[in-house]
Amino acid sequence: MNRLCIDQLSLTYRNGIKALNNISLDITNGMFGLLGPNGAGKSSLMKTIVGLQKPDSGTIIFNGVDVIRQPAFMRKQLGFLPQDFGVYPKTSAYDLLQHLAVLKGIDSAAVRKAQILYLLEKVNLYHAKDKEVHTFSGGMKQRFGIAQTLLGNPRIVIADEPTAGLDPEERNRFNILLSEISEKIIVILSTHIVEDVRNLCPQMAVIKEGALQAAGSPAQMINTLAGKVWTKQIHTSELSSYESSCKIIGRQLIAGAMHITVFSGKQPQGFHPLTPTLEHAYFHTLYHQ
Ligand SMILES: Nc1ncnc2c1ncn2[C@@H]1O[C@H](COP(=O)(O)OP(=O)(O)OP(=O)(O)O)[C@@H](O)[C@H]1O
Repeated sequence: MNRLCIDQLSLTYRNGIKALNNISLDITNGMFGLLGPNGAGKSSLMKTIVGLQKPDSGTIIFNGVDVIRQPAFMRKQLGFLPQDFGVYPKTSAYDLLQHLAVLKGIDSAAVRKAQILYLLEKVNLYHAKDKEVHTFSGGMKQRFGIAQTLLGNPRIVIADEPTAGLDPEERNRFNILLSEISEKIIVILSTHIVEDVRNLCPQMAVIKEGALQAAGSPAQMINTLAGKVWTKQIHTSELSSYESSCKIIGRQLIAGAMHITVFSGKQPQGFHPLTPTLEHAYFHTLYHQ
């Protein structure tokens, strides 16, 4: 079992922005979802975990080793999956993986070849191994990203909004793959997509303005709202009045009609009960706690 213990981590940028404020998390094998709005500090947390920047204070212990003091230990065990790899060289998928495997320190040519072919098969790109990566579709590029991330058998994979821009089918295929690899390693998924966290992550955290707002399983987060979520169809002109009098945790247009969802200990006049979702719990955590 791999274990990442983050304790009281704080990070302030030179411009004075406190991007991380006393974050503590304990993460083991499986998918861990990190949810937060733009600017919450998700990328700052990831970059600090992977050793790209040093925190002001706090510790990050991975499998018993202080990785702030020994960043090389983390780098050897890490696979990083960014949102977008940018521009690809005009190289075939196989040759690019070959090059990246050398950079990752896989010295034996036989081991490299076996691993690359295995990974291409796993991400369903074996048929396209001789094609240049820049000609791939968005989904193929992301699956290629997973293959490169898994070179060298990492024990922790950090994925930063990996499904941005994928169509639902590719997103689903990609998520299944991520979920599969998380059986034996830690996969931290940073995302805005609440549904992906609900479907994929046994454990999750919500951060806002650099601080931890909530952590636990999606089911635990949803349970805190049981019996306290209500909905009503309103006229859009009434929205601002409800905004000032209620804790709104959802708004949705259904066939052109506005429906609001609110958090309340008691049933408000004219509202119907609604089964809470993770999205409700997320918005409640962000705006009403
Ligand atoms: N290099 C930097 N120098 C100064 N401030 C920064 C730097 N990087 C990020 N910030 C600020 O730190 C805060 C957290 O940013 P961060 O990129 O970690 O958030 P995020 O949750 O990843 O956002 P997004 O979802 O938009 O990527 C923001 O206020 C941001 O403007």
